[in-house]
Amino acid sequence: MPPRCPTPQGTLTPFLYPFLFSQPAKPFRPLLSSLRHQSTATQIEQPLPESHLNPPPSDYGRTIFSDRATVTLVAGGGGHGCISFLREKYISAGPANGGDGGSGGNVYIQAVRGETSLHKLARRNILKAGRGKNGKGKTKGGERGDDIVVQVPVGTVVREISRVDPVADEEARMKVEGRKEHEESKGPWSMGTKGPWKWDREKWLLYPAVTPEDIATAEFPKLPRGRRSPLAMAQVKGPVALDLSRPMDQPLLLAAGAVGGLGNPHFVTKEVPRPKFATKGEEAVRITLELELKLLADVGLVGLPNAGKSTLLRAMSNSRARVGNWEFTTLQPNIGTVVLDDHTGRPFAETLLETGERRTNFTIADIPGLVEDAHLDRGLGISFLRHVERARVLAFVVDLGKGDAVTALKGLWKEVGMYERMKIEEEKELIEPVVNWSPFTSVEDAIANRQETIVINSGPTIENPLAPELPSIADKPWFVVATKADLPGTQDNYQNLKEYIERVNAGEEPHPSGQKMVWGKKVQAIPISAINGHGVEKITDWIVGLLDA
Ligand SMILES: Nc1nc2c(ncn2[C@@H]2O[C@H](COP(=O)(O)OP(=O)(O)OP(=O)(O)O)[C@@H](O)[C@H]2O)c(=O)[nH]1
Ligand SMILES: [Mg+2]
Repeated sequence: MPPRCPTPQGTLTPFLYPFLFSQPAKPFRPLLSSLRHQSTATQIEQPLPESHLNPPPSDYGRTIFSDRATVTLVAGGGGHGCISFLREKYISAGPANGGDGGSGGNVYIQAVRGETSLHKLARRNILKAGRGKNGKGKTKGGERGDDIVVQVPVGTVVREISRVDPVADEEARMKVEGRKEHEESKGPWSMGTKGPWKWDREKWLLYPAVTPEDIATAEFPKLPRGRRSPLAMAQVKGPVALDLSRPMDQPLLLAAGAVGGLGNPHFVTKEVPRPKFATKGEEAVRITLELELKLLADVGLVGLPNAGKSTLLRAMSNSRARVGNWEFTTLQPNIGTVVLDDHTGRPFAETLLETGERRTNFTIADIPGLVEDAHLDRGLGISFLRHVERARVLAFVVDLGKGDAVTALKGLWKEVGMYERMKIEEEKELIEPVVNWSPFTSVEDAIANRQETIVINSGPTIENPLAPELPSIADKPWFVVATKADLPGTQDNYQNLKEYIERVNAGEEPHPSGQKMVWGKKVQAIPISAINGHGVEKITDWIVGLLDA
């Protein structure tokens, strides 16, 4: 479906530039009067009193936001097995009846819609699942430890930094020792691989009344090998690398709890009918993860500092983003939701969400302003560009009252393009080239095929991005919001911008990104006065058209 916005010639609206029209300016009438948005289109003449769009500091919402966190997740350790014997009237020394220890709690992760920031996780360095309870007498098993579900916002990327898996370490150690034993057993002085095995403080639990002499003389059975919970088969294979870009119905298992120790009935033999030992619970897996949030807003506002992005966000949504007449007012991204309603309770957007429902709203991300060379980590923009990178539509906000709008637009595209290039280079460094080589299996094969295949996977490029489902930034639908059109003397600036955009649309000028593979539809530059709420409905309508397309 084509965007619904009126044709470009209709955008030089009389309310913005009254002197361009012969008849006196009509009062502003919303273009889509049938639509009720959550925006408040105020009709205030200059000087502007305080309002939702020109707010006093008391009207600023407080944003607590963090888009990075490093957390260590520890699954629950297993409870210890129990050493116990049946005691009843007339049975003073009954058989072993110690229960097994309970298994530890599991650690899950789930991306949910309600969360918007990682600040809660950033504050907590370590999250532990509950330890399993120890086994009890009368063959009572210990209770399971409590699970934990780490809830993260949709759009979180999870990477593993380190992992300590005691069972895997134990297996590796036993493999080495087993090999040594095997080699020794082959020699002429071999003692064989049979016991007695010695007491290992780390592994065995002893009956309280056992004396050191008992330990010295006792024959322990061979230590059971490190055991894993069957659930460990279902956990995410390490190293963890997840891109949680959709809300999840079910949590995902990251680390299964360790299994509990074995109670003393497991060690009953003919020689040792009443074993006075049980095993301790296994140690749990510990994973350190780096979480990075890439907000998944539908629209990303990209603009220079003080261009009027936050005012536009306030005009379109219920956001209480901080607004001020100085640069870098916005220090943290703000997300606003624009509610779509046509007075009958039905959304007017045609798009279906991934859940199959019709779109009733869309979200806008307002990020700190970009300065020249932001991609070289100047200013604040670079760390926040990745939020815009995932937006479906980009709105370039240019201030008509400050310098040439075309130069500003080209500068913004340059920074966005440089950021993308830099990110691709970084990803390339992370991914080591993979060489797939299939050698000949036999002389006949070599004669028959005569060619070995060597494929070198050299990592992502601009044409071949890392995540193919995310289009390159220049491939996204975009448009220009020419704001502060109420300021005197801005009409020439807007006219230049409009002509430039028309030349880009006609293919007479190169795309401002400088790239060849770009979004092919017509671009529009829409003049607005966000502070007065003029033209804001047109922006909403245009965005809906782009989202529907
Ligand atoms: N005249 C006029 N002033 C505006 C308009 N929109 C915003 N302003 C003013 O421009 C200044 C900057 O607005 P902000 O919305 O804070 O700009 P920003 O782009 O979010 O700025 P940073 O967060 O610093 O990047 C404020 O003083 C606003 O009142 C407009 O349409 N017309
Ligand atoms: Mg701002």
